[in-house]
This record gives sequence, C-alpha cells and structure tokens, in this order.
Amino acid sequence: MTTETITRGETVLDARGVTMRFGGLTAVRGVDLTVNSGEIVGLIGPNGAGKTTFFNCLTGLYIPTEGEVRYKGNVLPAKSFKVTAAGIARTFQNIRLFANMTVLENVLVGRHTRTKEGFWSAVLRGPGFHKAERASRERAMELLEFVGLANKADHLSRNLPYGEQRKLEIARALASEPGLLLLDEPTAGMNPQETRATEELVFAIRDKGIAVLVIEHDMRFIFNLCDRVAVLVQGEKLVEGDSATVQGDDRVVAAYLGEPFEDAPGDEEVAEVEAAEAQAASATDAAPGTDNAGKENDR
Ligand SMILES: Nc1ncnc2c1ncn2[C@@H]1O[C@H](COP(=O)(O)OP(=O)(O)OP(=O)(O)O)[C@@H](O)[C@H]1O
Repeated sequence: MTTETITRGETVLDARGVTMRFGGLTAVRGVDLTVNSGEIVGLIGPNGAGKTTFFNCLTGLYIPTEGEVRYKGNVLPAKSFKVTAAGIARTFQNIRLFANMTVLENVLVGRHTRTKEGFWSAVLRGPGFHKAERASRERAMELLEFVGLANKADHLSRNLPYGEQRKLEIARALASEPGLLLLDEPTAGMNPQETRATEELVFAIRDKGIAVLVIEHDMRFIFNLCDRVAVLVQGEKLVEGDSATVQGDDRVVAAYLGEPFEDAPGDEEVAEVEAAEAQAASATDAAPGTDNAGKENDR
C-alpha cells in the first residue's frame, strides 16, 4: 500500500445541519460532524438513533432533506458511485459481497471507480475487464495481503467465515483508494479475537493516511479506537468528545437505558404528542355518547 504522510487537522469530511425526513419521521436532525485527516471518529447511539441514515446521507444513498456535506471542501455529488469516485468508501451493516465471485474478484470489482472500464465490465468480466484486471491485480493482492486474506484470493467469498467476509468488504472498500472510510458495524457478529484484529486493522488503515468514521455498538471497541466519538440520540447529536468525555456524560448512559433526562433529543416532539393526546382525550371525555359520558349517565 502506498504510504501517505498523515497531516492531522485538514478537514476531510464536513457535514453541516444534515437533516433527513421520511414522511413525518425525522430520522436525522441538524447534525454537524467533521472528520479530519489522521482521525478515527466513532458514531454511536441506541438502536434507531439515525446512525445508518446519517451514513446514507454522507454516501449519496440519500439526499439530505436539509444540510450540506463536503468532502475535502467540495459539496458531494448526489450519486453513490460519484461519492465513491470522489474519495469516500463504505462498508455496510449487512455484508454486501458478490457471493459467487472469488475473494480477488470482489476486490477487483471495488476498483471500478479507479479504472476506465467501469462497474459492469468488472461484474460481467468482459475483455475490458481482463485488461484492467492485469493492471489492478497487483494492487488488489496488496490489499488482500494488508487485510490478511492473500492466501484466500481464489476462494469463493461465500465460503469465507463471517469475520473474513467483513475483512473482505473492507479490502473492497479500500480498492477505490478512498481518503475517508465509513465502517458500519464492522465487528457485528465477530468473536473477541476477531474484534481485536479488526481494531488493529482500523489503526493500520488510519496509519496509511485514510480517515475513518465508524458506527459500532461494541463500546470497548469504540473507546479503544476513536480519537473522537459523537453520540446520536433520536436523530440529534447529544454530545461529542474524546472517550473520557463521552463515558463521563450521564446523559449518554441515560439515553442508552431509555431513561428520561433534561433536554433529551425528541423531548419536544414527545411533549407535543402527549399534549395532543391529552387534548383529544379530554375532548372525548366531554363528548356526549362516549363511554365515559355513558358511565356518567349510568350513575
Ligand atoms: N428508508 C426509510 N424509510 C423510513 N424510515 C426509515 C428509513 N430508514 C430508516 N428509517 C427510520 O429512521 C430511524 C433511524 O434509523 P437508522 O437505521 O438510521 O438508525 P440506527 O441508529 O442506524 O439504528 P441501528 O443501530 O439499529 O442500526 C428509525 O426510526 C428507522 O425506522
């Protein structure tokens, strides 16, 4: 792998005021987040907090309802393959490999944004693909070496154990030569040994000059790994800071336990809904012919 000098501090990702609504549901609300070169940043939060939706807004899968996302100063295009070409690669919560392709072929497909032959040529393995393959094979093998899968290059990806499939997804994402890698739950389903190996792999990726933004539910993994952690709750950023700051914030624990706390994200909406329900209930109570009114009449 080519080694870049890591200059910490240059803003790689700059997301401002990102809001994503699905009909009446606001999944992400006004989230600001930056990732600088040389950094590993964690994104945590309870189930349904909006983490994956936010990732989808960063990678062109969703166009945010409001807000703006910049990569190295440029506003991101609204198509995911263009976002990859611009320099942001990702893995998915649910592994998305080509099951009947070999490990090496999966990585070669990941290089389509860096070859002129393109995605379909890579998938269909036409003549253009074979030419590009010769040029890309060496790089793909380097990446497989890097993630520890070089000895399985010819295996079908569906035959790999789960932990190795996740590593292969990372190799494929790296094949697009990103400046920022987004990892969505990279250790899901892994045993502790595999999780530790993934931690080392992410550090090694950072050391190659690639900034990393990672969603993960494994808190030990996150707090060992990340320079900074942002906590999403009900679609809003509750707190952001180093591991000690986040671990020391009682609101984070309360949010995970589902306990109420002052100014909790979503509180205003809950209060509005409760007020509307109370109003509706009192209107029903007062209306003649309702159950309650009937009970009154029975007395
Ligand atoms: N395409 C969609 N259409 C409608 N609602 C959606 C869509 N995608 C996500 N949501 C909703 O948005 C909210 C946030 O979901 P999201 O998957 O982003 O959360 P998450 O923090 O990634 O959760 P988890 O940790 O469980 O993966 C949820 O209420 C979810 O049901």
